Amino acid sequence: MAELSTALRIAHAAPAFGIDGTRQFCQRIARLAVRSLYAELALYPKPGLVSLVDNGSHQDMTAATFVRSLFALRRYFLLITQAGMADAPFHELKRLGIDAEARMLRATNGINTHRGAIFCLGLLCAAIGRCRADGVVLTPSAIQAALLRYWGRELGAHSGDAATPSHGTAALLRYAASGAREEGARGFPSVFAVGLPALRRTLAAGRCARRARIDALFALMAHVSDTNVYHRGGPAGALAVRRSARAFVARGGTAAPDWEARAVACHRSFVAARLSPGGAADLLGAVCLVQSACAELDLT
Ligand SMILES: CC(C)(COP(=O)(O)OP(=O)(O)OC[C@H]1O[C@@H](n2cnc3c(N)ncnc32)[C@H](O)[C@@H]1O)[C@@H](O)C(=O)NCCC(=O)NCCS
Ligand SMILES: Nc1ncnc2c1ncn2[C@@H]1O[C@H](COP(=O)(O)OP(=O)(O)OP(=O)(O)O)[C@@H](O)[C@H]1O
Repeated sequence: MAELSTALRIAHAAPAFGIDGTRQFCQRIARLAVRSLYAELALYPKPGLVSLVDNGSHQDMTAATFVRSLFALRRYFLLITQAGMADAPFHELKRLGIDAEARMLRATNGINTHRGAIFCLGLLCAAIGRCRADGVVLTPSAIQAALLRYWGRELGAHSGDAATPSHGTAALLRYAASGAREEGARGFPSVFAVGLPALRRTLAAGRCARRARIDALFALMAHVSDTNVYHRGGPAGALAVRRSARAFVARGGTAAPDWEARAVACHRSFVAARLSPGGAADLLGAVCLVQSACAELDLT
């Protein structure tokens, strides 16, 4: 019933495309979201993070846990793109996010693999759906503007709601580490002003997608206030992550001839310290989504 009313709202919101065209569009965005998260998982070397090569600093999850979680999230990305297209109010997006978290936890036996990604990529899918309904050419700034225009006020209130106990809210209260909620409230500036430009600089210099993702990840690690890092390593861990990432970037990132050895050394040192920049990893997934959606989709 809820799905029928969403379908009718979509037909009303994007009449030029018809129900079939809009469903195809939303399916395509959902596929890009899953692919982007898989690209993040498959990337190596990623300091302290789970990849297809090893589990990094994590004992309770493997790449297989992430893949199971990704399968469980396919429908969520479709539904939230459709909801965005239909100009759904924030509480509807939130309900979809909460349901998706529950599905993720069922698929992983209670392990948190994609909480940040459900939030960040979900909202970006909704904003991309909104751009489509408005007939706006899909660019990074159009996506960010749609997110803030349609759901910015509620996102601001969401960031102020530290009542739900979580590692993120504990890091906020203890260390004033801002984390995912603040990122969302500001329209994910780390995605649009840090990760995406780093990815594009490397691609423009003629280097491959793998290197571009590594450069984007290190740029994000150097910049974000990552509550995963605060939770595991406190302020000293957060400083260590930022310093290592800045040193990698300062030597030219993947333009340096020894970049891979440096990234592997960084990975080993993070594993020894049990550090894991999960927030930066989530944001890298978001960067990949924005890049692929803007590059592959023609809204005309
Ligand atoms: C806002 C969320 C991410 C909760 O964040 P909170 O900081 O309270 O919790 P928690 O520590 O459990 O999760 C943080 C997640 O964000 C990621 N993260 C950490 N730091 C950052 C950062 N700086 N930027 C982006 N993501 C980050 C982590 O990898 C982790 O997955 C979200 O899970 C949430 O609100 N869930 C309830 C459902 C909902 O309201 N959804 C909103 C619409 S989709
Ligand atoms: N490749 C990845 N490897 C590890 N974490 C990742 C990866 N990609 C994204 N993440 C993010 O990192 C978070 C997992 O971190 P972590 O296990 O430290 O969190 P936690 O479950 O909140 O805490 P803990 O396991 O320490 O009790 C996930 O929510 C996910 O959003």
